[in-house]
Amino acid sequence: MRLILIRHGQTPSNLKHLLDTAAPGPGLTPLGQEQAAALPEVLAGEGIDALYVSTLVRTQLTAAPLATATGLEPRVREGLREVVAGELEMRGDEEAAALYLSTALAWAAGDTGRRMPGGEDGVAALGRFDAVVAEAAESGAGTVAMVSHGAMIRTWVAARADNVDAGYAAAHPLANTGVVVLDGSPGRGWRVLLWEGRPLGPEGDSAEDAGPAGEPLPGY
Ligand SMILES: O=C(O)[C@H](O)COP(=O)(O)O
Repeated sequence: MRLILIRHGQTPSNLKHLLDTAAPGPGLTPLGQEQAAALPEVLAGEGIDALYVSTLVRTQLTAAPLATATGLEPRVREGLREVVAGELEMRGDEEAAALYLSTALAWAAGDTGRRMPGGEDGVAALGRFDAVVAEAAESGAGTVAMVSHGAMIRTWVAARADNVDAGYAAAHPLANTGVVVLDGSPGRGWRVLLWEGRPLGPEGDSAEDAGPAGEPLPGY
């Protein structure tokens, strides 16, 4: 199955750098609406068979133009929602953001028992996303698009894809309407083909091996 994971368009809370993960959550900014409107063209060649969104309004608004263009009815699934911030909810400081992301990425590195303060642990978070992916795979769809959230996509991909680890996900943010394309299945496992348009090549060609010109330049 080809699995296309899309982060939702920009929200007012994104602009304020808030950890806003509760339902139903905010809508989209004018830029977010433009980002959503651009998705059908960006994904025009994909031949999408099924479209899934989370229970948070921002993913549903983001998917709406794609649903119209493809004629697909978005399937709303709780399992695709953002990593629940718990006690960090609506905080906008760097300490909270670092704790939030480092906890989620620790799950990807194998520490799934770690719990977000006042929130879920990695077993629950990865498990609920796994369940939606499994449902999509069992449906027999060849190409599936899921509109989800930044931390959830980065964490699940780093946990489940053979060629992306927590370090890669930490170094590679996912912009609003950023897309990660994977190939695989729940049984065989997953490989990332594209991370925001950047190819992650065949077996052994990890992003870390792409030479200095392909690496992030901290502080630049
Ligand atoms: O951390 C954030 O930017 C948001 O509060 C939650 O992530 P999302 O914008 O991808 O849903």
